[in-house]
Amino acid sequence: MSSRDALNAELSEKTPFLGLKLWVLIGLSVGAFILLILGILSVWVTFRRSRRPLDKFLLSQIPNDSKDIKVDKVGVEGFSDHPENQVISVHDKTSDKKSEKMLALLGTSKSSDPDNISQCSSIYHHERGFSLHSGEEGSSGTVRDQSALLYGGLVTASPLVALPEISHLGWGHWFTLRDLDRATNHFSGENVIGEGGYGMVYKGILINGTEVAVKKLLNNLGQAEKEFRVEVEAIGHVRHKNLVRLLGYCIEGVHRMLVYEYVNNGNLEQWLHGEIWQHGTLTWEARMKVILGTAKALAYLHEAVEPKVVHRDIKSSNILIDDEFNAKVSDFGLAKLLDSRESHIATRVMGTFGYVAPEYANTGLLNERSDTYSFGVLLLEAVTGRDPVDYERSANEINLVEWLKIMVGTRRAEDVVDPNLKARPTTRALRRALLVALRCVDPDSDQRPKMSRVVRMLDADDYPFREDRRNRKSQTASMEIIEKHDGDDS
Ligand SMILES: Nc1ncnc2c1ncn2[C@@H]1O[C@H](COP(=O)(O)OP(=O)(O)OP(=O)(O)O)[C@@H](O)[C@H]1O
Repeated sequence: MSSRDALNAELSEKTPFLGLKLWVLIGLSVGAFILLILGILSVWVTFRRSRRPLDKFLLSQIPNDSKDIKVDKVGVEGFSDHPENQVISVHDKTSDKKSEKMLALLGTSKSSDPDNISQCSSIYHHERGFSLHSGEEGSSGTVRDQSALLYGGLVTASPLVALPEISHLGWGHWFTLRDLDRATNHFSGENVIGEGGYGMVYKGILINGTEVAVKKLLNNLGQAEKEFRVEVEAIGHVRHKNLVRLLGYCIEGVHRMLVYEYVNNGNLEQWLHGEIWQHGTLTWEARMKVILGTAKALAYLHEAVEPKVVHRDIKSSNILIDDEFNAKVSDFGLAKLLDSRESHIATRVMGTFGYVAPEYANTGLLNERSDTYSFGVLLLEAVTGRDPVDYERSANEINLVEWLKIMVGTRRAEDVVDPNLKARPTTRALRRALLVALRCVDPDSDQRPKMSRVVRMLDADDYPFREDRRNRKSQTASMEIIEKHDGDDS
């Protein structure tokens, strides 16, 4: 008998186990083993899925090459740390002259003579008849129960619900309507944070407990749909600590929604002019922290991302504030993406009355320097506590920028500070802020500083005094001035 026959005979022998043949028993054992392994694998996969937190998933959807890494590389975020950034130098001769004149009026230069006032008025005065029209009316955005949300905790949190379906589209998180309906307690009135030009904003709580702001477009037609796409394209891929973070969106049927990180301390407009004001005045330091953060966000959008992003609607209600008084620039609905050297001629001027740059309002010419102008107005608003346009004031005080130029031109810079501030800024800090603001609102857009330069100017303790020193003929004379101003400050 061959060995194969012997093996066959052995396998065909009946075993004591249910009288099954040996080969049947071996086959059954192998099958059971495979089934066992598959069972263990599927239990493990299910367990892993149910444990994966939502925010981890969200993060995993954000591309690894996110642009804020780029920011650090170009140093926009790290200005203050870099030794080079401690040195303020003005390369542009025209700017030198302008700065010199402004400094003289702001009282940092001893060389100022009475003529400077007339010289400067040509710098500061816009074209006559500059009309501040806007193609779109800026809606002020009524804020309901914001203070209750912030201080009283009156709005009950939506109940936590089952995990939302995880559906995504390349970038960010694609929330389903059901996710957001649940998160906002069925878009209840109690969850309304405010209302902007293109829809309601609701507070919501995601399944993992993350607080979010859900912007619900009024409809998906025309401008609203366009703004939705622009906002997703403009900030979907950018990340910066001073930009409100877009976590995802919802496109379902006619519904269009944007889901942002929730910023819990109101916006700059509310702090300066609105309800939150009653809970205390924003200190000078807090105002400058918010302003500096805003400048950093703009420097990032203009200089660190490609294509650059022109926000087009910088105003106090779009500067959200967190509980550490960090600025979070929001509302990119009007943003424009431009290639680095590109300007754009707009057929319709969009923006908000009082903040729009003159060349953009008059000719539709748009580039990042239009944002710089709006930023200058924002800075003046923070210093003075005044609205950019206030019809309740006397004729020459209606327009904030014009009034400020008159005040500085007549050496009354100290009188422009918000009277509600309990602790006034030092003379040095005030002059720095005013000088930066006036340079930003220069009617000639080419003369406005880049936002990265604005950041450096605001961040440098010795600005504008270093610049002043550069303009002194004698080092000794400048030291006298610095000592004098240091004395003023103390
Ligand atoms: N991420 C957010 N976290 C907290 N509050 C927010 C958030 N986004 C917007 N808000 C608030 O919702 C309200 C409406 O904001 P929205 O940006 O839609 O309009 P707006 O800036 O007031 O007006 P407009 O749309 O005309 O520019 C504002 O009070 C704003 O502070």
